[in-house]
Amino acid sequence: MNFDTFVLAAATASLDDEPAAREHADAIEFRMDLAADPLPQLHEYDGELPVIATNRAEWEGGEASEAGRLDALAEAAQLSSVEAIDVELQTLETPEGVALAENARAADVSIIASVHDFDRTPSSADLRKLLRRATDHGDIGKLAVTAQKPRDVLDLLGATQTLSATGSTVATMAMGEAGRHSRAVAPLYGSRIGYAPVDPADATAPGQYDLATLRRLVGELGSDARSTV
Ligand SMILES: O=C1C[C@@](O)(C(=O)O)C[C@@H](O)[C@@H]1O
Repeated sequence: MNFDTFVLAAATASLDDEPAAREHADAIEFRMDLAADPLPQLHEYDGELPVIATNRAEWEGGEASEAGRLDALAEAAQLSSVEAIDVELQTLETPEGVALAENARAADVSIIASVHDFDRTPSSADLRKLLRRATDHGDIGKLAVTAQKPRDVLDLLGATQTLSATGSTVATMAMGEAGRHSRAVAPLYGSRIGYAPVDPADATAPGQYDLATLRRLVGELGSDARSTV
């Protein structure tokens, strides 16, 4: 998967959502850690949208325990429908994470190196450092933080703009109510992935818009490749 232009991912625990996501999404983010029978679902998948496979660790806000977590992601990366895998930066800084990324890349699968902070927004300097570390390990570096106040969103957008202006490929979003609007505007500052559930009841993070709404907002603001075609 290439992140030269903005990718809107429909985040879901069920690949049965794919037909409903097709109209608005560019990809499906399959949250293996939230899914029942994730590998059988992936093997049976015959949808049109490419899949980003995520198997989020418990220690990074997901539900996957460590046993078999990376093996499942490695198996997912061998499937032709899977075009990217999402791996926590902390994992990518271990030998197991390095091996997983190497094998995935050999199968032409992109690496999203991700960092989450479910409590707060780090300082501007730390946001930039985290994004740089993530882009060192991934084809795209992703940073999802929690905004408690408007200033937090400005800091995140500033880091996004700084990194993307120097040629780094990044994706950023501020979680929580105060950060919600960041999901619509971050693409204007260079963020290349947005996440949204098909149905708002199935949100995979605090403050997400539903898919149709995020597609419309990003399109209306003009940072969406789809709005120019
Ligand atoms: O890392 C992310 C970003 C996210 O947490 C969000 O805030 O939209 C949603 C997750 O499903 C995805 O893996």
